[in-house]
Amino acid sequence: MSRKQVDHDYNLRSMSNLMGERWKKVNDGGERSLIKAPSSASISSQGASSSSAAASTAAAPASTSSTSTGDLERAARKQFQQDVTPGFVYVLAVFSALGGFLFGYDTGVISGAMLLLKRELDLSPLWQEVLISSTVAAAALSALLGGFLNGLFGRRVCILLASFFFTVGGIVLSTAPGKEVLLAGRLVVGVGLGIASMTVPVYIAEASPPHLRGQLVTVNTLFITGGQFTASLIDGAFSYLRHDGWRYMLGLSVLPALLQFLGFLFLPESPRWLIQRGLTQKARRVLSQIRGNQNIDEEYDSIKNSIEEEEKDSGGDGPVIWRMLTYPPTRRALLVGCSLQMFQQLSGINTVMYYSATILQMSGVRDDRLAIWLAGLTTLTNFLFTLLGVWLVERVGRRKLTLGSIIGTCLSLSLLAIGFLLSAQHSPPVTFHPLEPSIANSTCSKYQLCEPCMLDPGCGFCYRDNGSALLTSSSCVPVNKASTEQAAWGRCSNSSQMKEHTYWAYNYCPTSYSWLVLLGLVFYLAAFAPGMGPMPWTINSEIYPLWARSTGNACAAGVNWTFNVLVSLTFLHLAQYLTYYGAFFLYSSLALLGFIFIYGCLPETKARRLEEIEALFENQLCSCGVSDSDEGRQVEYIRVKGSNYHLSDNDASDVD
Ligand SMILES: O[C@H]1[C@H](O)[C@@H](O)[C@H](O)[C@@H](O)[C@H]1O
Repeated sequence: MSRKQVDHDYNLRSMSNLMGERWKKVNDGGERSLIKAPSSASISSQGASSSSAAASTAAAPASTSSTSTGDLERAARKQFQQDVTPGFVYVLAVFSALGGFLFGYDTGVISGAMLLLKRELDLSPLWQEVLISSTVAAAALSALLGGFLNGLFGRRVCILLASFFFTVGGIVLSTAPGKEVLLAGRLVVGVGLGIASMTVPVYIAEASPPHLRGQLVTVNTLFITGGQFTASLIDGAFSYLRHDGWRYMLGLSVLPALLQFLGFLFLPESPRWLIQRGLTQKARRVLSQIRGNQNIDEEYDSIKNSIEEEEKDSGGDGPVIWRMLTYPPTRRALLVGCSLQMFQQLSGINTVMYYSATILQMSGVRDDRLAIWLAGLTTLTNFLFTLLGVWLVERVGRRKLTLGSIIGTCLSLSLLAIGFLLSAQHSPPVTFHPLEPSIANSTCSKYQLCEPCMLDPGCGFCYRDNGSALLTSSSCVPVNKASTEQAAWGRCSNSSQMKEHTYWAYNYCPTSYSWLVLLGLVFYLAAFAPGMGPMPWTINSEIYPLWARSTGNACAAGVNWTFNVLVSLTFLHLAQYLTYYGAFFLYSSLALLGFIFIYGCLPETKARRLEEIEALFENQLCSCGVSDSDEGRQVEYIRVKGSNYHLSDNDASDVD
């Protein structure tokens, strides 16, 4: 078994068995070993931070003089803090996470750009849909291709390639003379997105020390949501520039893309990939560069041994995906990884984000521009709660965070659904039936309530509101095919010249239950963003053995993008057939299904070495719910004889 083998290469120290504090001094070349069990305080606050880990060395036994102990403690703590987290790993994580930023920016900016584009280029609804979904579809395909490229050329080349695509795509988009070139630009950006989305988490996970891995990979999702927030600000700012504003919106992504490209010309390849390719000297050099001044022998040997073991275990020849599917631990890991990504998208995040402007309009925000700015608040909330996830991931672990998040998501989706249900039940009636012009022959006039009227994509609700109650003259009229912002004819047909207190509602109904929907939206983001947003990416970056890592992440990212496009494309149809509350109840049930799956099938990977994690999938799938006790395992790294040592609670044999 690879894990057992690897454990020989590390000095595993028991934490639970070590009741007292131990202090070991080895006069071996003048270097010291500091070994002790962490105090309960350090366990609870550990959060894998280097400072708390160092603090666990803080108490010396009575036999040691307090002065020398204090000096040693201080020296150990200082060295520990420097050694455990060399700054270079942060530089590397931030430059990689620019890929996440571009992911968020390029997927987020298009909605604002589209408002201007459709007017300027006279885009039909079909073209609008094609321009929006082409990027996501291209990302789904290129994420799968990215697995192959990653294995062949390495993580660094793939990130360079992705930022190259982002740069070229951004230039093409900002200079596009027409919709065909725009489509080409969106496809190029999509290819970059797919490759970046699967490579960046893998690269960060492979370069990070285990106690920081979760946090640093989660930073990538923080950058995704940061990109989405920035995009909404840029959309808001440039929406005032009616002519060519979209060129700036789409083109600005070139800056972070170039920055990442230039940065990665100087950043190193993943040491794990180098070792796998037999480039051992280079791997050593890179590993010691990333680990600062630490001795990397132990870690290097551990990775090397486990790669050899994994290769033996992995069940022979054939394409990687075949080997993954025929080898039970990787098959289970793949199922868990892909399902997590699927449930992330089935929880409706992108629908909620996309729909937030409408939700805000339901709440009485009728000014388009204001709605755009307020939608920025949604992306900001998503960003801020992802930050909470970065803070929590090493404290509560992946499993609890994901479980808590998905159950909150499920409840808030129900709240949203109830809000929509009450709005539908108290839907304002159609009280005014204007005479249709002779050329028009619409079905809109048959609706008696706002609810069925707004669910019909061809109709909208034109009403008068004096601010306190709906006035009587509310009608259901056809929408203008060229712009959903106005009716085809009648009082609401000229958005700029509409009479005071006359409003056009497309896609929503004015309701007094909007506060409930708004509450559901905020609750949803607060629940989703810290866990279900980042954890699928973080967990996927760590659950596969090295030989299967790029393929596993490629499949999972492909599943994410595929469900992203499926959920976004089907939402309006779903709303038409099931109504809004039906659609949100459906998402809520899917989230509940996700909770059951995660409860049963997701093991805790916190603080385990990547090489150890394969063993978590050796048991039959979906037995995790019964082995929750395993979650309490704490792992701590202490510098001993200039090396990394691994403290674990299940091996006390080599303490002295
Ligand atoms: O993890 C991210 C994040 O939660 C984003 O907000 C969302 O738009 C993406 O689809 C998702 O993959």
